[in-house]
Order: sequence, then structure tokens, then C-alpha cells
Amino acid sequence: MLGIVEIFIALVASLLILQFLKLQWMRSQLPPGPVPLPVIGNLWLLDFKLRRETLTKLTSIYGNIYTVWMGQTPVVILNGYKAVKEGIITHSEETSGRPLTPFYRDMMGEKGIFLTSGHTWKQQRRFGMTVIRSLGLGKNNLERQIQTEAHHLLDIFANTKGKPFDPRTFIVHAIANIICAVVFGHRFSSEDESFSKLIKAIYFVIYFQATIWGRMYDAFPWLMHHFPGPHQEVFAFNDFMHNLVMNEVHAHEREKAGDPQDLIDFYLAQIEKTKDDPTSTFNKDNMVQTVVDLLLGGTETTSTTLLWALLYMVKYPEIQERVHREIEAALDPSHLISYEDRKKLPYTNAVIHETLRYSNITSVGVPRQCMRNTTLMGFHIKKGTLLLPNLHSVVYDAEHWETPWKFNPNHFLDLDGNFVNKEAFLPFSAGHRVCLGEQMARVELFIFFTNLLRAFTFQLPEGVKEINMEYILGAILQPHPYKLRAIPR
Ligand code: HEM
Repeated sequence: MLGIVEIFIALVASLLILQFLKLQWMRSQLPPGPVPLPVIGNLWLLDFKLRRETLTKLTSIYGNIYTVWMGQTPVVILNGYKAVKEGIITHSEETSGRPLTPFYRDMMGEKGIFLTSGHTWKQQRRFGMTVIRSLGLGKNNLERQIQTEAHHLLDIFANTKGKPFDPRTFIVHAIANIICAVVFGHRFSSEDESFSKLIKAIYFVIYFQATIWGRMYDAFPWLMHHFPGPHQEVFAFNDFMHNLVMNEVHAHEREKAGDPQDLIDFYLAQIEKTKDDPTSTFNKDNMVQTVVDLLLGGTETTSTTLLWALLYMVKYPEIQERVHREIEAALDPSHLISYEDRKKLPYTNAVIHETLRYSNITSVGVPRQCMRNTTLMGFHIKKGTLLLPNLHSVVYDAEHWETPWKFNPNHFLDLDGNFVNKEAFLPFSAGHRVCLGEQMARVELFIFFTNLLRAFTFQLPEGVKEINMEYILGAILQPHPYKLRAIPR
């Protein structure tokens, strides 16, 4: 007679075998890839993360489209410019969905722009884009706001008097204030406590999911939701952010202005305008989440790219020197730098593009979900399948970049030194779901970088010879903290 333990073991073994067979059958319907194991899929092989290095290795084995299993969930990975283009540009509509992980579902829900799909996403995104575009015009000029913040930053850097300092906090505050002006209609002083807490909240919410706790939450959501741990602190930061936005909304409602001046003004007017439309998704929940999405999307991204840019300048002084010479020759010292000036500064513009390519802060990019059955690279992909257009594999695609693993501004210059656009330049992704803040980020990066390089020579602190150029892995690839000296020119 079998004992209870033997029966239990036999039961578990049969379940595992059944699951293994089921996975083999499911695999046959998907692009090839490493064999998934019951429960853990390929997590073991992937070291529990979608690292760019691991995906490159798998590409050399399985080609430019393959499947990996994040536990029980298959994710189809597209690699290289050709496959990514077919996925997100040629089949833009079919691949425009966004999967909602348990962590984000419990924290924010399916609201706003970043985490929605279908009708809600289309309405919220279109509206957000229209508002950002219209804020660029007229007296509430977005470019003027960016110039003002850049000048504040110049003053702060000048006050360091050539002594070594960590530029991170100053840069993050300046960039955060631009998006605050867009959504709230005002900037914050650096001493403002709620501003400091907002910056901290943005940081925690962005970087948490890539931590072991974030991945544990996605694997065991019910359990984690009811247990203490750092994830509860992130939920509290998220609540703080939502409350801060809600307070701003109340203030806007009390002080109703004439013409709309910022995103909240525009959104409140839109809720009123569409209140009798049954297809409208304009309501306070989506408004608050849209504002939060813009704060999250518009702060760490641009500021981290700028931090990489300064790091490259101290690492490659000969490139910095060439940027200085170009700016000096093309711009008067008192000239107010505008985005239009990039046409006079092809080399500087190429350095900024190369920074975006080489630092590629979103690494392998952001997952998508198929909204309809489709065919990609000859494989039938079912509605609901998760996709990862691997952006790293595009901006480092050896077929499109002469020296992908070298910081080389010549990637964006022709033989006569003219600036050239590159089709495989996709750090902002592409297609219907391309980064909503791309234009804003481009203007910010150009105006900040050019102002800083006109005013200062950046150097390592005395005695420091080595710089750590490795990234810190997270939802955004950050440089290790560093100090530099800003020597006035
Ligand atoms: C260097 C700066 C930036 C980089 C490299 C960057 C990159 C990206 C990438 C790769 C995506 C994912 C697109 C996809 O799903 O394929 C994205 C989405 C997004 N970004 Fe950015 N971004 C930057 C700056 C900004 C700024 C300044 C804002 C805010 C104004 C912003 C707001 C957003 C939003 C709201 C989305 C979600 C779009 C959607 O799901 O439809 N980003 N960004």
C-alpha cells in the first residue's frame, strides 16, 4: 500500500509532467526558444531578468525572433532593426497593447496613458499629445520654460566654483520642474518639501519593479499584497503622488483661470466638454493617472540621459573640446539658445544623439501586447501574446552602426560633417506607441547640453583617473554616482 507521502509525490510528479507536456504543446505554436520548465519557465536561464546581454546571447542561438518564458507567460522577443521595425512600425496597430503586471495593476490600475490599451489609451494619449503641443505655442511657451530651467542650472553649477560635486540632484530638479510646469502650471523651489518627496516617489516607483521585491510581487501578488516589505513603502509613495496631484486639481478648480494654462486646466475643461458623451474616458481617475504618467515618464529619463552626456564629456575630453569649439564659433556668448540652433551645431547635435543611442536608458525597451492575431517574421502570433521589441538590439545593431560598442558621434555625421538622421535610431521606440515625450526630451537635451557646454569645461576631480562607465540595472539604466568639476569658460 502506498503511504500518503508517496501519493503526494506521485501527484506532484504527474502534475509537473502534465504541465511540461502542455508547455511543449504551447511552444509548438510560438517562435522557437529555450525549453521552458514547469512553474519557472526560463526564469532560471534568464537570471530572473530580461538583461540585454542574455537576449543578445539568445539571438545568436535562435535568431531575430524567439520566445522566452517568464514563469508561465511566454514573451516573444524581436531583435535587430528589421524584426523590431516589422513588429512596431509595419504592425503598429496590432502590437499597440500594453500588458499590466500585477504590481502596476495593484498600484495604479488600468488608467492614464502608460498602462492602458485600446480605446482608453487612444483617447488619453491623443489628448496628452495635443495639450503638450499647444503648450509649446503662445505665451506659455514650453521652450521658454526649458531655457529658464537651464539658466537656473547654470547658476547652480557656477556656485560650485570649480569644486567637485555630484550633479544628479540639481539636474533631476531642473528637469522635473519642466514637466511640473506642463502639468501643474508652476515650478517648485528646491527647498519645497513636497517637491523633494515627489522626486523621491518618482525614483522609487520607477526603480522598484526591477528589484527582487518587484519581481516577487509579480510572481506572488496575493501573498505580497498582504505582507509587509519595501513594496508597501512604494505603494505609500504612489499614494503620496496621487494625493499631491489631486490637491493641485482642487486648487485649479478653486482658482478657475480664463484660458487653460496647463494640462490640468485643459483636462478639467475636457471632462466638462465630454460629460454627455458615453464613449468618453475623460474623468478624474484618468486625469490623475495621466499627470502621474507624465511626471514618471518625464523626469528620470531625460535627467539620466543628461547625466550620461556629462560623463561621456569627461571620459572623452577630445569630443568635449570639439563641442566647445563648435559652439564658440557658431553662437554669440549672450545668444539665448533655442532648439532651432541645432542646425548651426551639427557636431553637438551628433554628440547628443550618440548619447541617446549609446546610453539607451530604457535598455531592452518596454513590453507590448498583441491586440489582434498577427504574423511577425513569418510566425503566427495570437491576440494577447506579450511582445518585447528589444530596443537595445536596434541601437546596437551591427548592420546599422559602424562601431556599435564605441561612443562615436560620427554615426550621425556625413563625410562633410553634416548631421544625418539614422533609421535605426530608436531610443524613443517607434510606431503608434512611440514615446509621447520624444519632442520635449529632444528640446530639453539640446538646450541643457548646449548651455552647459558653452558655460563650462567639465573635468574629473583632481587625482581621479578612472571613471566607472558601467550601468546600474533598473527600469532605467543609470550611471554610478560620480563627481565632476564645472570650470567656467
Ligand atoms: C531621453 C528621454 C526619454 C526616452 C529615452 C524615452 C523613451 C521611451 C520609451 C522607449 C517608451 C516606450 C515606448 C513603447 O512602448 O514602445 C516611452 C514611453 C513613454 N514616454 Fe518616454 N522617453 C523619454 C522622455 C520622456 C518625456 C520627457 C516624457 C514626458 C513628457 C515621456 C513620456 C512617456 C510616456 C507617457 C510614455 C508612454 C507612451 C504610451 O504608452 O503610449 N518620455 N518613452
